[in-house]
Amino acid sequence: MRSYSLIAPAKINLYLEILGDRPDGYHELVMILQSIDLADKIDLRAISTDTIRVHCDNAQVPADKSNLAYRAAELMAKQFPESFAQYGGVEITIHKKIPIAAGLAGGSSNAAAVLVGIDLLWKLGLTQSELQELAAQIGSDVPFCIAGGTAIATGRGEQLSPLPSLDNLYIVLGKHRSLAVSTVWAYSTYRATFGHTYTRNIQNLESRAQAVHSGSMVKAIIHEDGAEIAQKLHNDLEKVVLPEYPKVSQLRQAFQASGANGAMMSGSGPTVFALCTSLEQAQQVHQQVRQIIPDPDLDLWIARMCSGGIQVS
Ligand SMILES: C[C@@](CO)(OP(=O)(O)O)[C@H](O)COP(=O)(O)OP(=O)(O)OC[C@H]1O[C@@H](n2ccc(N)nc2=O)[C@H](O)[C@@H]1O
Ligand SMILES: Nc1ncnc2c1ncn2[C@@H]1O[C@H](COP(=O)(O)OP(=O)(O)O)[C@@H](O)[C@H]1O
Repeated sequence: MRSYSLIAPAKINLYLEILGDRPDGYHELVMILQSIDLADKIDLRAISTDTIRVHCDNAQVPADKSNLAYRAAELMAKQFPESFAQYGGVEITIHKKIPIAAGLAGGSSNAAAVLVGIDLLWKLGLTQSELQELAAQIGSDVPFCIAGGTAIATGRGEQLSPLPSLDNLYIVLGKHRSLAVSTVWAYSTYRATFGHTYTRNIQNLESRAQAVHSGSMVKAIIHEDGAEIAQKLHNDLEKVVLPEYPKVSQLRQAFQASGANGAMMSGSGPTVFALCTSLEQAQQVHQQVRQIIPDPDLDLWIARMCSGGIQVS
């Protein structure tokens, strides 16, 4: 085959706890990540020149070397120079559905799709863990995007253990089109403001242990108890993003007032999601939030949790 189309799903964070600083400058995390069926489509085509080309139907997405999809192709070319020479270059076309800089790992998922797609194009036969090792060189969330589903992530987010899948739950996502939050800003502001409370700071170990609950979230997931999962949603980055972005805070309140089981910001934001145990409930929440915030700048989507990562379409 000279071309492949891949589905690259977004993720939400059901749980994000910042434990401390790492020697590499990143933060040590405990996260629970969940794929959702809001997805980009990535077309990959082998081309005869030894170049990497990126196109995207959204002009806000960079089409140069800073695109994470480009970086994924470049990494594969560097890692497998003989295959690059044999099969030639690659043209990547991104059909964007996932909002950008939204805390939904759109760029990471695109990069994961390119790794999976080039593995197929060049007939490399890499295992999932080999693909995930390459993925970790591109970004902390990229290894998760390869496998998808429901997983607990530790380290800087790249150490993964799968959890039972949660494909019967619905979410309503909301994002103001004019807002974007930089992940670098969110983590550095968190460090500057809350660095003294890190678990690794022994003084606060006891109070912190009482406050966090990743174990009870895992239990709720194992029981597939949507109402319980909603109670255990947690994201430390809310502490810096919500005060800085009042619209995100208002949206979170609107979701909570609309009959959802729970609401939380995803990743570094500004997307907020509401957890619902049925499609009907999600439709009601969608309608009510639209009434509470009639702002045309606010985009709302209904999505379903899904059990897989990158799929060949
Ligand atoms: C916050 C989260 C939650 O899932 O996702 P997004 O909101 O970006 O989707 C992730 O931790 C983001 O993952 P990802 O976007 O892949 O991060 P990377 O490219 O590896 O890192 C971007 C920047 O975030 C900070 N960073 C990231 C991960 C981590 N464990 N500690 C950090 O301090 C660093 O400043 C780093 O330079
Ligand atoms: N393929 C891509 N899709 C979206 N954004 C990308 C991509 N490649 C690089 N970027 C850049 O990465 C930044 C973060 O985008 P994204 O991955 O959508 O958000 P987040 O890290 O919040 O999940 C954007 O500001 C954008 O400039």
